[in-house]
Amino acid sequence: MTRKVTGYAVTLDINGRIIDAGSLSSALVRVPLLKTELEEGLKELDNVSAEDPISSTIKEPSTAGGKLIMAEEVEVGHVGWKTFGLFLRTLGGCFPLLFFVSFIGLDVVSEMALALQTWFLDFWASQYQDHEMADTLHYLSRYGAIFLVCLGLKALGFFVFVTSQMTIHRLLMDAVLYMWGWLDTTPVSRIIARCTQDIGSVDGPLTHQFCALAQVTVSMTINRAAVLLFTPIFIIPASVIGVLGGWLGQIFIAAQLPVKRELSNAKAPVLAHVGAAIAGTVSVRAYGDEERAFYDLNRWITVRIDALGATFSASLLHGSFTVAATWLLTSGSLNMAMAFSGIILVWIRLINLVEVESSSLERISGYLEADQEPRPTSQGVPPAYWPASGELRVENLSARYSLDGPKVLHDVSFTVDSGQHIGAVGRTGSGKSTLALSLLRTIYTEGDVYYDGIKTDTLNLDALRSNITIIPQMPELLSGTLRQNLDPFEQFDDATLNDALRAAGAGGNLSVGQRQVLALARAIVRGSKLLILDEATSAIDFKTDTVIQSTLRNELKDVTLITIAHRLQTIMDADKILVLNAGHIVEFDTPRNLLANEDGIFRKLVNESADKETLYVMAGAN
Ligand SMILES: Nc1ncnc2c1ncn2[C@@H]1O[C@H](COP(=O)(O)OP(=O)(O)OP(=O)(O)O)[C@@H](O)[C@H]1O
Repeated sequence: MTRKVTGYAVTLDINGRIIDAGSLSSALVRVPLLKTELEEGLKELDNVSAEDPISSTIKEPSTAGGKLIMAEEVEVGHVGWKTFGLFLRTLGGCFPLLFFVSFIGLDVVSEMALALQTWFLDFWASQYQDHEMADTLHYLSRYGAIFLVCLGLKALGFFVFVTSQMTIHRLLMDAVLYMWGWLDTTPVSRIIARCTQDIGSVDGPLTHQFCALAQVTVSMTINRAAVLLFTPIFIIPASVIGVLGGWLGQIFIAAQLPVKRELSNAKAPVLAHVGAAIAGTVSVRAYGDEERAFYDLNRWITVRIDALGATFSASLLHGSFTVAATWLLTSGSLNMAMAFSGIILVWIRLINLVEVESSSLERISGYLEADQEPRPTSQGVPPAYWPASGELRVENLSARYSLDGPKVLHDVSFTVDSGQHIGAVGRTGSGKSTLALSLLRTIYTEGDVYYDGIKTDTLNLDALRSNITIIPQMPELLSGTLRQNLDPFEQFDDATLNDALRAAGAGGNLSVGQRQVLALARAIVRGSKLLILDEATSAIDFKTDTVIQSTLRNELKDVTLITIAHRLQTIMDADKILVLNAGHIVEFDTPRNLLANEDGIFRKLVNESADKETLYVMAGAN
């Protein structure tokens, strides 16, 4: 069968440098080894799709509407009081009441001092009518003193405001770290947007505008209320201006708030682009294309951000207040009316701006209300001796990835003695990794798991998870030294770390196999009683894998080891093999007994393997 080969091929030499790049067809001519590999690969693919009924029946995982990533939610209508209450509650840190009393109190006193200053000026002027030679220095020094008191009080109020500790960011970080079962459906860029752009809006514009609003409210109440008291006729223009301003404000909010909400949502993909570019730094360097990539990225972001910013700025009725104010000011004749109309419009405008910026609060409070993992409690702290052994008892364990999702594990029960080595096998999608995640309680589970005699759902999650070590297929490394990666909390000495590296077979930027070796060393250093290897040596060559497996058995004698592996040789000398099929345990016995079962799934898997004879020998069954 002939196939048309399309695409772009990059060939690396043994040092990881690019030796050839171009169309795949021309690469196949230039690099003969590639042609052989491709032909073999295509042949295997043909065989697999013809033989394996499972792979042809695998369906896309379904979530609501068949979508894995849901569109980001956008609120409609006004920002609710509940949301704004979150801002008010967190504004004063641990002492919100004290904060409001001191901030508003200082502002009230400083406004009174300002009124006193005006009165004093009037009083000073009147002295020249009564006495021809009033003592200027005397009045000037008193006037200056009142001014300084005013200034001091205003400054103190502002100081209280800016030093008040906002706790929203801490609540948000907590919520993000504890949120349950959502990382699969939430792009990281959305989380970054809430933790940077939305927190930035709350810390910056919202806080400043709220501060200005509070001050204008106090000033308007104290000064203008006095004017109204003495000249009640001003109530008429004040009411007209207030109603007109409020009406314009409603139109402004109706246009501005959705724009701000869409703008916030639209930034997440921009951040995702930045994230992708950071992740692809190695490729960018390999092509020697840093400068172009930097320029392109800058252009990409600048054009989009500018376009969004321009849309935001050009949104409707931005200048309506100014127009209204000008009209009123030109038509009015009295100074007082002018000042009064001005301050009312400023006040309404500030209320609108606070509401627009509060849309960021909405997005933050959405995360605060999401389903979260249980927080640690004093009852959940395990006794100091726990875990003394790696004994594991699982009773009717079921698991699902979301509350409304299907069960992926169904009433699984098994017991593992301390120090036993269990190999978990099964077809792709049978639930092996899900079982590992259920033991760590990172997904929704029902049923009971006892680890060294204690039911794990009675334990704090941090206690449970710090006593189980899992190495996934693609281990995460921290940026930093090898030592920091092995021992992030600096608990062990060099000798222990060296021993662990040697035991793991270890001999910047590591290959997947090298990462796995390092993660194994990290797991050995941690010394948990329960170690789960989820395809943890899949990228390590077979010879090294064999050495690692035998070292693990010798080094970790009293550690319960659950090894999930597709490569059957990795688990063939395990004490027991657990076979999963569609979320059910279908077999659980020693490899030898399982191979003796003519109709067994495990036996079928072994018989399908190319190294069938070796596997039978390893299991001691012939
Ligand atoms: N994050 C997820 N959200 C929803 N369903 C999931 C998720 N991860 C896995 N599943 C589903 O759970 C089932 C079991 O998957 P799991 O990853 O446990 O299989 P596995 O046996 O480990 O497969 P593999 O050998 O390919 O790693 C599959 O049907 C899969 O579609």
